Amino acid sequence: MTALEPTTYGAVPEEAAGLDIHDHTDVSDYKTIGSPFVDNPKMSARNVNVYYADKHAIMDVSLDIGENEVIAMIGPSGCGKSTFLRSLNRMNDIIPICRVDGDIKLDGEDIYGTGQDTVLLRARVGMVFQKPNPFPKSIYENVAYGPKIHGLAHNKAEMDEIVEQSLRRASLWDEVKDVLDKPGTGLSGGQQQRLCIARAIAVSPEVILMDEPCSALDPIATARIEELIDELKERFTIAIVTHSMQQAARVSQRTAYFHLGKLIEVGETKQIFTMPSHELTENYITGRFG
Ligand SMILES: Nc1ncnc2c1ncn2[C@@H]1O[C@H](COP(=O)(O)OP(=O)(O)OP(=O)(O)O)[C@@H](O)[C@H]1O
Repeated sequence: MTALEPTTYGAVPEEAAGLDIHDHTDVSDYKTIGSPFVDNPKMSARNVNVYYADKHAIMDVSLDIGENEVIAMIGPSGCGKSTFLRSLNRMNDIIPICRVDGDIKLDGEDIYGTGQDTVLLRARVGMVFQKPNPFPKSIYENVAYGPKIHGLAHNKAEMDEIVEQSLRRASLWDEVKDVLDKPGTGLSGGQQQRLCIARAIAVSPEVILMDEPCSALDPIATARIEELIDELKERFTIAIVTHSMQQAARVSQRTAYFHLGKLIEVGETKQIFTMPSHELTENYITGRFG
């Protein structure tokens, strides 16, 4: 996203708090504080560096994402949250100037290894974007699209079942069950985002990456998505980038604080928001900076 798009609460937190968003602190030698590693990693990143041409956007980040946890990634605009998130399902591959170094594993398997099928990878590690982006197709087709290309249904009845289950899990079924043939783009913003979540769920992902999924939504639609995230974590592993510290506190079990491309601190969400160990984390969550 661009650096200064509004958040859920209508303001960019760094700006609203009067922070210097053009911070030039040299963090290159900083070591991550806290617990980047867990006993049951679903994904594990080790010494990940990401470059856009000469720009070093992610610096030597190591972080586990635990099975069935919700991990929030927070930090000032431009600190690399989205870049790191996109490296977890190789979405950065589609940016020609982007290069990713280091190891990223899903269930112990190198996702950047030779022979990895990125289409299959992105089905296993799905993504929900900041702006709801339904296809210009019917609600049914939006959800059925992924299962169709991955051959997950053998007949119409099986596809109907996948579509219904996905829409139910995305907490949208009751609102759309009678208008499945209507365009997905005709739904409200919050409904469209739940449709995009249903679309991600339909291919039975193991991990769902969410890049500021509520920033284009009003507070009521945001609350629905947050409730949904809480339900989804029973079944899926979720990594969410958010500009809203309230949202991170509400939905996640662990929080990772990024600053200028470095993972500065990671730990239990409660600890990060009540007793951060690093000065930079404290300055960010208290609205001060540098
Ligand atoms: N496609 C790109 N080409 C060149 N540089 C990029 C690209 N995408 C991101 N960057 C740069 O990489 C750095 C990290 O950007 P990124 O979008 O990952 O940060 P972010 O923390 O997600 O920011 P925001 O909260 O504003 O979305 C920034 O300096 C940004 O300008």
